[in-house]
Amino acid sequence: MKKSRNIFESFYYAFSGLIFAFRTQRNIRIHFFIAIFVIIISRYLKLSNFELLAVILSITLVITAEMINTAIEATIDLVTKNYHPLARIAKNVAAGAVLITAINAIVVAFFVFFPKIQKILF
Ligand SMILES: Nc1ncnc2c1ncn2[C@@H]1O[C@H](COP(=O)(O)OP(=O)(O)OP(=O)(O)O)[C@@H](O)[C@H]1O
Repeated sequence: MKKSRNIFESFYYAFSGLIFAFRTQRNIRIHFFIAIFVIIISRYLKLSNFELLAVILSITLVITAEMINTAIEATIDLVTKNYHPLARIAKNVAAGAVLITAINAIVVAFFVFFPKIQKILF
């Protein structure tokens, strides 16, 4: 097995993983474009630093969870192509983790954006 030689090589591998996830995972692309949209909206709604921090943290959590989910799926598929109850558990639990981060993002979006949109509309 080849070992990373320096920090730049390690960054290269990490970046390759990021590109792979973006290219192959539809959900990650969707989250990425939603994140861009949310950040643009955030600028117009003049979020406080803490509100912006909560939004950025939520986006980071969702995309990170999606990537870990992708890594777990790839590992399971490497170990077995056949049906296995443990493979099902591992994939379902990883998907569950993504779901939790998505629910968190919705809750944060509700608390941050709802009062501001309400102010504009009423
Ligand atoms: N080898 C396996 N053994 C048992 N169940 C499996 C196996 N592979 C997948 N599953 C079940 O099928 C579900 C979907 O698995 P799959 O690998 O297709 O993920 P996916 O739907 O492509 O996920 P994503 O959309 O996040 O990429 C899993 O959550 C799991 O319940």
